[in-house]
Amino acid sequence: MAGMHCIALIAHDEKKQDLADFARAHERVLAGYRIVATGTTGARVQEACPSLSVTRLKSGPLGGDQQIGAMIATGEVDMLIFFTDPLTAMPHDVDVKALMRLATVYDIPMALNRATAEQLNVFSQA
Ligand SMILES: O=C(CO)COP(=O)(O)O
Repeated sequence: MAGMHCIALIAHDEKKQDLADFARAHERVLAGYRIVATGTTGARVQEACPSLSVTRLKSGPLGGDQQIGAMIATGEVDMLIFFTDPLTAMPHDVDVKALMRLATVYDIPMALNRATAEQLNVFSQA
């Protein structure tokens, strides 16, 4: 996709396996982008996809969501893949909401589950 350079990957704990599976399935596509991730998610993705170079930020509850939000605001992140857990209360829920808000403000593609991520054209083309 034109103008796409950097994809942010994040998953809540109950969804980290889903995201690791997604990343493995699309490792060759992801290799064409700069990949940034929150701390624990980044470790899981790096482990699942040794060929990728994953930039790991802070863990979500320690500010990682806000770091990615800031990168959206400065134009450094062009797409957000964020597999959220809607069944668990999070101490940093306000940070999660703030990140989703900025992705909407800056009108970047944002997939909150795997079904949506698979529909994004960068991932749906063979
Ligand atoms: O909490 C998160 C997003 O809200 C993700 O953080 P981790 O990847 O460090 O678990």
